[in-house]
Amino acid sequence: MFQGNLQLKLGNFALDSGEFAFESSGVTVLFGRSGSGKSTLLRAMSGLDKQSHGELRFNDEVWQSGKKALPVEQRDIGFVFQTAALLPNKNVQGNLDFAIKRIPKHRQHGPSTQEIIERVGISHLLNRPVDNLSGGERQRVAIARALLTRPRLLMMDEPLSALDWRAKSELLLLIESVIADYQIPTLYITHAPIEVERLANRVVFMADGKITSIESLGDATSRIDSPLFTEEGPVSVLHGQLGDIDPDGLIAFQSRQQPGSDSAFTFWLNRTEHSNPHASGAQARLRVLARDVAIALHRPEGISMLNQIPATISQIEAEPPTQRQVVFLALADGQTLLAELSRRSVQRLGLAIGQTVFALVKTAALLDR
Ligand SMILES: Nc1ncnc2c1ncn2[C@@H]1O[C@H](COP(=O)(O)OP(=O)(O)OP(=O)(O)O)[C@@H](O)[C@H]1O
Repeated sequence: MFQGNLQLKLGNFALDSGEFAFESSGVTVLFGRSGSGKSTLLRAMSGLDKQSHGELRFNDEVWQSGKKALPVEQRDIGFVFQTAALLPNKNVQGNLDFAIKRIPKHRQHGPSTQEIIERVGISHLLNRPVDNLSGGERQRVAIARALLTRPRLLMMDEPLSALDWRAKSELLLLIESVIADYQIPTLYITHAPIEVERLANRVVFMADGKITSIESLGDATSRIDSPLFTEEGPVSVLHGQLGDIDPDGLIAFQSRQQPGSDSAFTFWLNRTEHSNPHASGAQARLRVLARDVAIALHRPEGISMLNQIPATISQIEAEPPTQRQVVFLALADGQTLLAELSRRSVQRLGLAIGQTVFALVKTAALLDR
């Protein structure tokens, strides 16, 4: 658990977080416009900035009380920033050794150095001078260096923003799996909603140096004014698990099964060249744009669309300024799927809260694998 209330003044900018409390497990994303104070909050939480004051507790430890702060070295944090500050006159191994030498005794446990190097995919880079590494390779080294310090907590400040799309997508997969495998609580700053959808357990929204709200990812994508929505409009992120790839080349994405009961719904997805044939049983997230969801009052016949998911309307809201209607659909396992329709369609179908309908999903993309 993180709990506190932090202040930090940098030039003309004042961070004044307000009281906050959130679970530390999993990934907490700090999200807000440029200049809203995300990096400043992260610095204040890390102890990197001696000017911070206020209160901060991490689980049962006091990290900040008034001006008194636990030194950053005693907080056991692994840092990854936008660009990896590597020592230029050393090769990759030299950079890692530099970090390893500084690990305090009480942190010399957990995965071995060799395991981390392999896990992060840099075994072949160890003898390379750091100056000729690509941006993605540099970030891998930075991630390995952070993990080698056996952190209790990771702080990542826009670790992907300086990379091209291919490196971004590879690194996102790596970060996601490393955090899950090593179970390290992570504070993660990004501007990119897709990274939030993919990684976040919860989102801390910031504006003008303050925390404006702290929401689970599900809640953050279940309000039509969500700052996570871009010009694509509202998006739902559904959690589920993958089934086998069937002979027609379709992959099943199923709701999380409760012991002893059948899956509440199944989406059929097209297999792509990136689909992992061995992912059956893996947890996954599915991204569905509200504008790709249509509604039928009865299960349609003679229609090519495979994904016809029974659901109950829980809410209908007008999306300003377009007056498009966002229909909130409660799926059988309690998750929410959003559908964006014209006002005319909503009136023509006579849609109302509590009504049982079928969500027809044109396309949906797996976020995880
Ligand atoms: N050392 C500093 N001295 C003076 N002002 C600073 C300093 N560091 C940051 N600021 C200012 O504080 C404000 C908040 O910066 P911060 O980096 O925390 O925002 P951010 O939300 O992380 O933004 P971005 O997404 O662009 O990185 C900005 O206006 C910035 O110019």
